[in-house]
Order: sequence, then C-alpha cells, then structure tokens
Amino acid sequence: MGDVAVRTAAIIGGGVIGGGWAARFLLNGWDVRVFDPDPEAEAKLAPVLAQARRALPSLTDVALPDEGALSFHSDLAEAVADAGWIQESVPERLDIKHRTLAAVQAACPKDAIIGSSTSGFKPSELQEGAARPGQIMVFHPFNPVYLMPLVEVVPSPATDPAIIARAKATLSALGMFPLHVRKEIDAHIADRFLEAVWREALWLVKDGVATTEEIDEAIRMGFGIRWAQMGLFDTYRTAGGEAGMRHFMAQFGPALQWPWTKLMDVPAFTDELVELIAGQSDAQSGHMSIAQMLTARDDNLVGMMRSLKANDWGAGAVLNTHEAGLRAGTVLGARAEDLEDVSAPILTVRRAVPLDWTDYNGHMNEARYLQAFGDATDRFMALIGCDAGYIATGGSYFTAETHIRHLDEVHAGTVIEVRTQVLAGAGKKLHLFHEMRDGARVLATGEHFLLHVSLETRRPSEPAPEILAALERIAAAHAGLPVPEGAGRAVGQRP
Ligand SMILES: NC(=O)C1=CN([C@@H]2O[C@H](COP(=O)(O)OP(=O)(O)OC[C@H]3O[C@@H](n4cnc5c(N)ncnc54)[C@H](O)[C@@H]3O)[C@@H](O)[C@H]2O)C=CC1
Ligand SMILES: C[N+](C)(C)CC(=O)CC(=O)[O-]
Repeated sequence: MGDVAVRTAAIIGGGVIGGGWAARFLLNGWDVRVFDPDPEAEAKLAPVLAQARRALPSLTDVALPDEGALSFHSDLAEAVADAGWIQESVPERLDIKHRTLAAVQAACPKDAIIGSSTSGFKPSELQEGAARPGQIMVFHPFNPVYLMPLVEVVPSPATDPAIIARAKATLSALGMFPLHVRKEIDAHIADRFLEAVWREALWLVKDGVATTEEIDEAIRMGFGIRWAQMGLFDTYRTAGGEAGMRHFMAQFGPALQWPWTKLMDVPAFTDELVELIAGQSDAQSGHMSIAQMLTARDDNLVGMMRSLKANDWGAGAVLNTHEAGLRAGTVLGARAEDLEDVSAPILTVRRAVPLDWTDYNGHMNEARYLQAFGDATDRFMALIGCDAGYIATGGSYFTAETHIRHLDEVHAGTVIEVRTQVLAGAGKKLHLFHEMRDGARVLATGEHFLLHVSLETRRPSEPAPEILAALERIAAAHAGLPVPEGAGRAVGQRP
C-alpha cells in the first residue's frame, strides 16, 4: 500500500456500469485502471469509450480537461495499489461483492474512497466482514454513467463522515449530482421507484392491457418528459392549480383506496412472461441494433440536458456548475485585472463542437459560427467586467454589425478555440475581431462592432469607468498588433 494517487480511479468490473464509470473519470482527466477477469474486458470497454467521447464533450460550453491514461490490469492488487478512488461494479451478487471488497481492502490505501455501484444492497450488507467497514459505501450511478448526473451516495452508520464529504466533492467535480441517501434501505431511493414502475408495467403486459410499445409511448409522450424537468412532486404541485399540492391531494388522495395499482402483488416470473415481454420488445425495436439505440439515446439525452442547461434548471444546472469548475483558474474564468499580460489576442472560447451543432451537410452549421463568436463576445464582455452583475445595473453592449468568414469546415467533437483581438475600444465603441481555430487550421473569423447602451433608454451610453478602464487597457495593448488578415473585408471581395 503506497501513497494515494488522488486522481487515479480503479474500476473493478468493467461491464456496462464499470465501463461508464471508466469513461466518466477518464474524460474528466483522471487516470483509470481497470480490473476485470473477462479476457474480452478491453474489447468491451472500447465501444463504451467511443460513445462517451462522442457524447460527453457536447454537454458543456467549455472543453473538458485532457483525458487521463487508461490501463488494464490482470492483478486486482496492482490496479488498486495507490488509487484514490475504487469503484466496484461486479455482478449484483453479495458473495462476489464481499470477495471483491476484501481483495480491494487488502491492497488499497487506507484512505482511498471505496464505492460500490450496487443497485440494491445496503452499505451495511457490503461492510459485513470487511477489514475497514468505514471505508466502504454505495455510489449508485445511472446508465449511461458518463452522461447521467445522478449518483446515489449511500453511507451506513459505520461509514466515515469525512469520506462522505470528500466523495461528494469529487463526484460534483466530475459533473455528477451526488444525492445523499440519509437512511440506507434496499434498492436506495431511485431503484425503489424504478422497481415499482417496472412491476406495474409487467402486470400491464401480462394481463394483456398494453404492449411494451404502448407502455413506452405512455412514458415518452407524457409523464417521462415532465419528470425529466420537474420530478414527481413539483409536477403534481403544478397540477393542483393555484392551491397547489393541497388541492391535488384533495382531488386524487381518495384514489389510494381505489384499484389504481397492482403493486401489492407481483406477477410470477415465469418463462412465459419473459417470452411475452421479450417478444413484444423485439417487435417494437428489433429493427434497430443496440448500437443504433445507444447512439439515439445519447443524442437525445445530450439534447434534453442542454435545453435544461439553457434554463439553468435541474440536470442543466448541474452542468452549469460543472462548467464553472472547468473555467475556474483558467483565462476563461478570469477578470482582466487578473491577467498580467494582455498583449496577445485573448482566449475567449475553448469547447468541443456539440453533436447538435452539425447539419445536413455533416459539419458545423453556419449559424453556430455566429453562436461561438457571440459566446466569445459575451466572454470578452465578462472579462472587462460587463457581467451579469453589471448588466443588472442597466448597462450592456449591443452588437451593431457582424461580418463572418467561413474558411473551413469543422465536425462534432472537435475542440475549437476562439481568440479575440480588440481593434478599437474607446468610449461607447467596441470593435472586436475573433479568430476560430482547431489547432493549426483557421476555421473562421468574426468581426463585430458593438455599442455600449443603457438598458433603460435602449440608446448608446458611456460604460462605467471601471469597464472603460479595463477595455482601454486591452485596447492599448492590442494597438501594436498587426491588423488581422480579413479585418474590414467586404462581402464578396477578392482575396
Ligand atoms: N446495468 C445497469 O443498468 C446498472 C447496474 N448497476 C450495478 O452495477 C453493477 C454491475 O452491473 P453491470 O455493469 O450492469 O454488469 P455487467 O454484467 O455488465 O458487468 C459486470 C462485470 O464484472 C466483471 N466481473 C465478474 N466478476 C468479477 C470479479 N470478481 N472481479 C472483477 N470483475 C468481475 C464481469 O466480467 C463484467 O464485465 C451491479 O452491482 C449492478 O447492480 C448500477 C446501476 C445501473
Ligand atoms: C435495473 N437497475 C436496477 C439495474 C437499474 C439501476 O440500478 C439504475 C439505472 O440506471 O436504471
């Protein structure tokens, strides 16, 4: 047992869930060591990583850190030796989990965090017979782990509180939402819920009331969309009208006595039931490969979460917090006064091209070039102090003129950078030149003329002195730079 490598995760069991954890850690810059006795483990992980690399960078408007190093180990002790985080994702069998956790604790650092992905076992069950019970807890994730924010953090009374706090902070830094389950129960919170819905659905199919497809339509055309943004209780609160939950309960409370559920009973799990469900599922979706379904799933999840991000709501608010963490300590989160040297064009955007920015031509749509340049302008404004706080006081910039040159195509997943040069910045006037690159290639340039305005009169106005001072400092520093190629160019002009 050596020193702890804080940003090294050991993934024990690299199946559906272990693979998702591996991708989540790796794409957030952690080194990842995988132990799985299956000789196909490496081959199984490859498509999961490919899916994650395609989808996860699309979620945020700031690029993720560089990927960590991935290694596969045939010896569990070697994989966990100095790991700071150990995530057990072996099959849902208590005897296998006990054996695995014992082997982990025999070789891992005493202050490493050990989590189990178990869907249903209580942490106190996992801790039975453990060398250091306080080190073990449950981190129950949701599939696909690289995209879904929720992870149920379930300690037992024996779990060390210091580990809980450290674990929650780490999960947040990975862009996840750690939900602290205060009282351990079988199947935690979310799987209680999923199990109830699952059992009800089995009854509906078994009794011939609905097919698997009809049940899925009932979810995805209706309450599934509502739940994704507001959950259960807030949804029902809004359904109660102005009187909210009290009216809702007065109206639907009596249904508790009516035969509205079959949850007091479970259908017999027979071969016949399995055939009925699996046959209907084949008829419903057998025309798609699982890989096609996973791609559709990821695209839909990314699109939904990005919509929620725009509203800073629910899972989208978690993304915004993650993004603020990615900006912190970099030029993308700095104020002008924090930057000693502003003499070169300033990095204002560093992001991956998200999946939903590409169009029928298979490359980034023209409108997204303006979006990226608009984001660069917003970032420049924040840099000189024209941020949300300043705008709330009634001052801002409006764009009066824009000229974009589309110089090269770019595809989803590519990391693009925008650097911004101030061509003029004095009084009310702000003249910016943005250059977008993906490393060596210049992809586009954007030239923008803005005026500072009063949001009250909607007319041009002088910026606050501190904004002007920050702007003039950068403008003076950029005055000595060559005029960028393409600046002031008219549309259609020959090169
Ligand atoms: N599949 C799901 O939707 C979810 C599963 N979970 C939980 O995650 C855990 C893993 O489930 P899945 O990934 O779905 O299973 P899986 O069957 O896809 O993967 C299990 C992996 O563990 C490996 N394995 C078997 N014995 C091992 C051992 N002694 N040491 C190391 N690796 C071993 C297998 O080779 C396999 O790759 C379970 O506890 C499950 O309840 C949690 C959330 C969702
Ligand atoms: C079905 N399941 C119990 C394995 C589901 C989970 O544990 C969470 C999920 O991702 O649905």
